[in-house]
Amino acid sequence: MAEEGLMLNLAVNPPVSGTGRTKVQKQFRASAKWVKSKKAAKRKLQAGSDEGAPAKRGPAQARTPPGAPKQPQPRRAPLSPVKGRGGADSKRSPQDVPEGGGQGDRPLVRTSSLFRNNPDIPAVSRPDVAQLREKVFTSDSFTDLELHPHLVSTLNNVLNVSCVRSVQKQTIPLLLTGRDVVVRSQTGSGKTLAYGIPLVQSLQAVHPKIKRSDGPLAVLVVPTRELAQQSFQIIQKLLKPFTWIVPGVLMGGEKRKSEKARLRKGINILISTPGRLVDHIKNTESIAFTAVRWLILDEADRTLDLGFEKDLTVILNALNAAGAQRQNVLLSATLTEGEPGVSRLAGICLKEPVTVHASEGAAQSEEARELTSDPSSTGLSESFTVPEKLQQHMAIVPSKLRLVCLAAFILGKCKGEGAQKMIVFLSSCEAVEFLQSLFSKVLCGSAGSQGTGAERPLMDFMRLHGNMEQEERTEVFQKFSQSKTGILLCTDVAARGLDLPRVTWIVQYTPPASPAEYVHRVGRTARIGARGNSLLFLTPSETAYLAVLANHNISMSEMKMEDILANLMLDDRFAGRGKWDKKKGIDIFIPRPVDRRALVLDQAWENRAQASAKTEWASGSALQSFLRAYTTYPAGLKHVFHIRTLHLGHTAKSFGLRDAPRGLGSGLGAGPRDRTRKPPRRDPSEITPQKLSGKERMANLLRSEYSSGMDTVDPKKKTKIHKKAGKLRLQNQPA
Ligand SMILES: Nc1ncnc2c1ncn2[C@@H]1O[C@H](COP(=O)(O)OP(=O)(O)OP(=O)(O)O)[C@@H](O)[C@H]1O
Repeated sequence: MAEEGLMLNLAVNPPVSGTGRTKVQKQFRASAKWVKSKKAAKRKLQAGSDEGAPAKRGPAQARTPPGAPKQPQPRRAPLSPVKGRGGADSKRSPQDVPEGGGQGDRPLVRTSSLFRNNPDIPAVSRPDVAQLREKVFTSDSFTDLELHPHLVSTLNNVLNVSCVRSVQKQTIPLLLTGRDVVVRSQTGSGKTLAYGIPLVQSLQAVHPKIKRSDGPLAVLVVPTRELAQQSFQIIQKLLKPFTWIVPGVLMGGEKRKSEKARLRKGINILISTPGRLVDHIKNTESIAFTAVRWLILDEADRTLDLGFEKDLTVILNALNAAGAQRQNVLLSATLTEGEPGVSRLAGICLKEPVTVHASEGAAQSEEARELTSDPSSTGLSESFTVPEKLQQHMAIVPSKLRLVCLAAFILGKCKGEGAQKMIVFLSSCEAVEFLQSLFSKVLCGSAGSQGTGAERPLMDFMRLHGNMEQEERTEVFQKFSQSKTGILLCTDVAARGLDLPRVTWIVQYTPPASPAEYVHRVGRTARIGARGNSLLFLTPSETAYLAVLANHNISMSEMKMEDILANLMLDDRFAGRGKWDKKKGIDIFIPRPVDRRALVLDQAWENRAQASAKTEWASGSALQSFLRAYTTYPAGLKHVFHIRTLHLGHTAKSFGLRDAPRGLGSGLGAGPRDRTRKPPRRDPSEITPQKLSGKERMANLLRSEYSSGMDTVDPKKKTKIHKKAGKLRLQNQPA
């Protein structure tokens, strides 16, 4: 790529006719007081008249007669990115530029360094990894399992399932014998019914019949509100013929008072998020666990994770104090023996557990394994299984180009391949808010678009994260779940357990904090034998993550950045207009049309970010929360994701900011090219509420994402916007 092509002059000003140029020059030559005329030209330029428009630096201008007063040079784009804010057009609204590149608008000359000074993209070869496979289907019928006939007909007619899945075939008989079971099988393989069917079968058989006033006989703990709702709906369906058994859900965001009332009336199968259950254990007198016979921890490794471990201890203590004999079930696609929480819990609360591990080639093969020697040993390997029909991809993209690449990818899929149902994972609530607003405005051209309806692809950007009001969260979850198309931008709140039908693509714009989370995120597609695709974005300095994933038997093919960017050619709204060389038929500054389109989009981000104080704050806040989340990668991944390897300026660009806001970088460490500098004086903890370790910061982040919703402080009030002298200040605000 020619360097001049990289030095963009995004000339979207209308072409100046020959006569116009001559007129301008004559005007200047005729004037003895050229300074005056310079001012006049400037005024005209600002007024946007053709006459006063900046002429191209043509030969006529270069040939200034000797002795003549120096002619005013037309306004020209500087060759380096404009530092700071407040250019002539910096406050233009986002719709002024992107669609159609702003042709016909007042003159606009911009520069961009999008393609300059990026790190080289390393060549990576696909690791030679034997992907584990898991048998999902069987031809067995539910009638073979000696279930209540009404339960079988409910499965067939209400849930529309007739054949038993492999994990169900192994788990249901074990649970019906009263054993404690640890279940690990791949995402979307049917684990919910694997515990739901034996639970309902055993409770409907209790004599005398269960009454509401008996209180909870089963407690099901799941990590997120959406999963709690989903599990509740499935249990509710299974209970259709057994109306005397009452299920109930407790989760953050609901009214505590009404939950208390429901608890008082009686709930027999209690489904809850850990935080909310703990709140009720502490504050609701009517909650009693004396009758509990089942404890089910779905997504057990997450429930045992940092943010929830204390909550789970409170729950276990409350259940143990009640003293009832209990059957315990742990389930997840990524339970491993290496997970400290899992083996601790297995040691404390499981009695002679049996492990169901469905991976072919895994140590336990397909058969359930009885664990007699060491009760804390679950025999679960570190190798993960992903669905067979999942096509996994990764793209190595330098920080500066990430945002434009994500947009190009989405445009390519939605415009080039038709309707898509896509989930994009991001690392913070603020980033979700920022991208949803930016993409809805710029890519959908929802306001002031110059594109025709036909040009606009069908794209509906939705958002889901832990800082949203519960009502809206539920609405979005249901809308996305039922829709055939749409793009859900979300945090890891949607990574686990959610059964969202027909998802075609999973995009991990920010890499997950562990290989296990990778498995759960990609597991939102290719469920129960369907096809699906995933794309993981990495920067050149993060490619070591591929080896980490390979250690867990995960490998993927590369999608080249150029191929992703090429998708921009599908959308003429971002064609822009450069400085055209008629003879050569090329743009003299940006020979490659795709680069010009990337730059038009990049410009649109910047304009959007600078459109108002609110959008500027939103971009800065998204950047800040991204950086904060970056510091929370666990110690074992610091060689891949370390805040010091991030180039702040480049990262800022991926949030539509021309420069990193002041005060942001000093505490975060220098970029790779700044290593020669002295270490920063300020402590990294300056960007966090207190001096916290990475582990604690991660716990905070998780807690905020999965909060019980019973916090006394209004989450909106937690976010204070301090704007002083136009500078962004760091906030003590949870991600
Ligand atoms: N026997 C069955 N026959 C047909 N479909 C089934 C059967 N069992 C479950 N399913 C369907 O498979 C899908 C995935 O099931 P489920 O959500 O329980 O998976 P999971 O293993 O819990 O996944 P994750 O690990 O992501 O939580 C659901 O839509 C469910 O209705």
